[in-house]
Amino acid sequence: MEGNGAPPPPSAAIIEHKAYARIGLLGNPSDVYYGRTISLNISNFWASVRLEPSSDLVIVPHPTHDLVKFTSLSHLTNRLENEGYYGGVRLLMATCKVFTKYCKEQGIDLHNNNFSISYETNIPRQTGLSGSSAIVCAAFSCLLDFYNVRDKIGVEIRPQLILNAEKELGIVAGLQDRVAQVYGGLVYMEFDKEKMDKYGHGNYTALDTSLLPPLYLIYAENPSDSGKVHSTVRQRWLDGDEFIISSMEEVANLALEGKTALLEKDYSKLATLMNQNFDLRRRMFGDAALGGLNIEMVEVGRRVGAATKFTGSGGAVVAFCPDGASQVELLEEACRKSGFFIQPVKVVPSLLNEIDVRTLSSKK
Ligand SMILES: Nc1ncnc2c1ncn2[C@@H]1O[C@H](COP(=O)(O)OP(=O)(O)O)[C@@H](O)[C@H]1O
Ligand SMILES: O=C(O)[C@H]1O[C@H](OP(=O)(O)O)[C@H](O)[C@@H](O)[C@@H]1O
Ligand SMILES: [Mg+2]
Repeated sequence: MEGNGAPPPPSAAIIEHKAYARIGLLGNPSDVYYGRTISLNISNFWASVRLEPSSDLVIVPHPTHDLVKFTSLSHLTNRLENEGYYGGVRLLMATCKVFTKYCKEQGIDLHNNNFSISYETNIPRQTGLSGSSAIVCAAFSCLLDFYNVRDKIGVEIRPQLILNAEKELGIVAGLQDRVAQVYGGLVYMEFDKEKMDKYGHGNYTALDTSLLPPLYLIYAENPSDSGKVHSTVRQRWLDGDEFIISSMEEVANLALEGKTALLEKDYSKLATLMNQNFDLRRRMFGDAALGGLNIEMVEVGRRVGAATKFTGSGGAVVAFCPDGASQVELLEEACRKSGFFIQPVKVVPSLLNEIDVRTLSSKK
């Protein structure tokens, strides 16, 4: 395959792509279990990846996220205890591998030129805002353009390839992050098993972002490994645990009901569904796995009457204040007192360009 097909890009231009954080609004984490979710892509935080043609193929470690030089043993130990062993280098490597493997399987020719790839991110690390897949997604976009194959790898299949990069690393994760990051905007997703097996992707419907009421993002610097959080529940689900299976179905139904609520702008229903979503997660995962600080973020909001739930697996919370401005003020004050960051959610519009849209199966 390599070296015999597509020509190298016309100019040795630098390619740069951003991928934004996402909020799981309803239905998560049922995306990991053939369920349904509604997620939105937000411009509050993003990762960017830069690809530059070079003679060798170089994966550039990030100066702080891939730290290998420390001031002391205790610096090293603290760092590992708080943020774990890994940074983004492994994500970039896995992205390159999965991309190459897929192209080979599909008979997509890749030219032989090399590149140097580096990343930057301001997404609070491991806070359930999909910092991991943002790095993969932005890197994947750079590869699509460097090899000039955007038209050959359909939009619907890209989230699965981005997920495969993390699976490659043993990270338990689902598709909702990657779908929101590939599509942008607000997306309703169905991960029906039969269809997933048949087509290799779920059913993704873009919703008008103006259907959303004002939302708030609450987060704390409290990294937690989403793979670890998920692994016990995943195992129980695989073992056929009735409680997990039926609760996951309930969670998936919240997204279905939420779609109608959004279309009807029935925001009191939306608030109820968001709260139910977190309550179900809490029952399935248990407080120890979710973490005291994460639970407190949810409860701070609930105490002022806001609807609250995790954006992802933990570390950040999405809040909705059904009573409007005065309640938002109370929420901001409560967050400040508890030492949590809070900011209004800024929704990213659709990210698909003309070539991307042409690859959608509905457009073929
Ligand atoms: N901000 C970051 N910088 C570098 N690598 C990151 C960052 N966030 C996540 N990663 C990498 O992705 C892996 C999985 O992260 P994950 O727990 O899914 O976090 P998130 O909730 O942000 O997606 C981490 O173990 C690490 O290798
Ligand atoms: O538990 C969840 O809601 C999500 O957890 C992961 O996202 P992360 O941002 O890493 O916490 C996972 O990748 C998603 O598919 C889950 O819905
Ligand atoms: Mg992640």
